[in-house]
Amino acid sequence: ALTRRVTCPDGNTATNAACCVLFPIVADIQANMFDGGACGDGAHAALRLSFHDAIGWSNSNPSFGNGADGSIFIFQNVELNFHANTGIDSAVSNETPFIQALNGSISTADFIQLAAAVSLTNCPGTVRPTFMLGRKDATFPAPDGTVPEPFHTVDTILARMGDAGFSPAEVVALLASHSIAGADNIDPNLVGLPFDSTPSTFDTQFFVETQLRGTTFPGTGGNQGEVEAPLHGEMRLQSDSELARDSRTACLWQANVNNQAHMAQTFQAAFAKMQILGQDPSQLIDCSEVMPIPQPFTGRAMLPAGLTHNDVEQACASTPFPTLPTAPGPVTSVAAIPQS
Ligand code: HEM
Ligand SMILES: [Ca+2]
Ligand SMILES: [Ca+2]
Repeated sequence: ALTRRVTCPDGNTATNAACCVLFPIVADIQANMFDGGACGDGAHAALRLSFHDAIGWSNSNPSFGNGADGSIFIFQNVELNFHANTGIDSAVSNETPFIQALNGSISTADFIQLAAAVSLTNCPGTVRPTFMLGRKDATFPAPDGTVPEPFHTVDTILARMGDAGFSPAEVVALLASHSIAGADNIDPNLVGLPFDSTPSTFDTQFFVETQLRGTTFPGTGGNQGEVEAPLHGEMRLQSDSELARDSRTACLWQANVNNQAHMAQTFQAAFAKMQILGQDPSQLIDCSEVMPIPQPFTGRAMLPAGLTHNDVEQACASTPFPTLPTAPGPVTSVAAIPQS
């Protein structure tokens, strides 16, 4: 059947007129927050911000925040003081002029999740994200303790994420985000330390590289939440290391290795769930049609140059680690993510 499309004031067409408001906002985000559509520092920051807002939610305790409600922006004077939100202040400042310019056209909660969804479309390897419109803004801040820390145990992380509604499989799915991510605040002397060798590509290298034996720190050792990485210049979070090796999550982790479609699809589904935590789905409008088409991707997983299968710390008991080619050439170090 043909669906009648409406023409929006800016010339875009939509099946639902309520979505028209989003086209100029998406264009503004792409041009002015993401440097014309890059999967760089700005995109990474917007993605992390969406998680730290949404995860303020508990199925067991109604005072544990209100989910994807913009509280991290609206109550930034409270939430940015929490240790787990270290570094989130820069994501909040990136978004401040955009949120101030909204003039009520969409909620702050919607903007935070919209920017994150758009960020994903700039990173080759993603499945086109969905976007639901109509979140209600926060009336109270999330308390301290909703956001997992890299020095938390797997028990603690799975319990916290489970209380927010995520299974271990969904936790692993969501952590594909760390394929397009890095740390500015773990090593006190270094910024832009990527979690995998391809921080501008949503590929499965993150799941490969976190399974390799750690041998080096990008800077000093002894930083809370950091363990040794397999490549010079790379940051490995203790939490990612332990999730890759825990019997509850190791096979889920390994299942992403060189399985781009599985990784991208499970992430897309878990991310869609995360983006509406605490909101009433019946009150939301599906505006997925405003999402840009993601950048194309045709890569495959590789062992980094100089490393072999002997460097894999096999943790999944039931299935061997996939056989991967080794990238050609000399051993290289991973470059820091340029700061915008
Ligand atoms: C479940 C446990 C998680 C833990 C313990 C964790 C921890 C961290 C830490 C410590 C950093 C580095 C922050 C810094 O030093 O600047 C980071 C970065 C990041 N995280 Fe997570 N994270 C988790 C889950 C997630 C999820 C679910 C998402 C998104 C769906 C996410 C997206 C990101 C992104 C995009 C960055 C990079 C930010 C940037 O480069 O500006 N993380 N995470
Ligand atoms: Ca929130
Ligand atoms: Ca990557």
